[in-house]
Amino acid sequence: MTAAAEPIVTVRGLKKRFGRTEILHGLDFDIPSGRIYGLVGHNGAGKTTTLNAILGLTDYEGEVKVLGRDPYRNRARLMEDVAFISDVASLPRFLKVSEVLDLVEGIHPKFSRQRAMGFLEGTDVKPRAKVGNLSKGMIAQLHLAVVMAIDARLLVLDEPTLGLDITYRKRFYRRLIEDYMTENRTLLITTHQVDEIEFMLSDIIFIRDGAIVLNRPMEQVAQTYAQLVIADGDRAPAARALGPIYEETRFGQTVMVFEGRPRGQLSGFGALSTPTLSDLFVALMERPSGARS
Ligand SMILES: Nc1ncnc2c1ncn2[C@@H]1O[C@H](COP(=O)(O)OP(=O)(O)OP(=O)(O)O)[C@@H](O)[C@H]1O
Repeated sequence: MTAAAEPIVTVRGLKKRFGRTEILHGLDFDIPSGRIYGLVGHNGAGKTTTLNAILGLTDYEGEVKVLGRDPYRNRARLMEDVAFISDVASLPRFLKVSEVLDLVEGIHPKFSRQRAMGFLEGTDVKPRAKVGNLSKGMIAQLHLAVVMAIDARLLVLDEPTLGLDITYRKRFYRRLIEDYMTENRTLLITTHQVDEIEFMLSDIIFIRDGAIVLNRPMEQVAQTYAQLVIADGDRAPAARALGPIYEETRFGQTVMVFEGRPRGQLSGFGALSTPTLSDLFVALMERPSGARS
């Protein structure tokens, strides 16, 4: 493997305990450069703990490498190449916007004030405004502008749009894709609003109770999983005999999700499509544990 092809993040056997409780049970995954990974799971599944391990904010068992370094031991050095927004992160409320930019300029060698100002142009976030007087959506915009103005190789976003309305959320993600992502940058993002980020993901990881239940490029998701909507109830038993991994009734129709079943075998029963990530999430989360892909 050449140095250029090395993953940005490598995780092997990642375990985390809080006291006697094991929260992460040995995660393995890689994140190659230029990809946009979504990390999705229920409340308490272990997403933030995983991100914290990658960011060097918590100790752990197993091996984590970010840009070839152990994040816990090399956090300060790593932060030159890694940026993050987390749901608990907040900007100092007593500072003016321009003073926030001064602060970041003073501490981050790869921050471009000019770029940050460019991102804020056309928004309601004015340099003289106090952070404490901005709305939640405006603070998120400021936060995003600051982070996007850091020339980082890896950007980690933990529920970045929490509490924002739909317009701000959409704008947030559009900006990220249009103004930030290049093949030299890599994005790892968690959110519960998975359908809102589906369009931009290259890869998806589902985590359930501290274990990975799905880790696939998005194009493989479309190849592997199919959703069948059966309007004619008489056809359901024959379709059921093909072994759906999930079934529910929606508005009087039977909805089934299949894994690895050629679409040619299913098309005669009803309408076929690729499940949305939220439908797939429900299907895989309800599956008995042990039956993992
Ligand atoms: N500092 C801590 N001490 C003890 N337990 C913790 C600590 N931090 C997290 N946990 C526990 O670890 C588990 C995973 O938490 P984590 O925050 O990683 O989940 P999450 O998937 O990010 O959830 P959410 O979607 O609700 O943010 C939870 O059961 C949580 O209670």
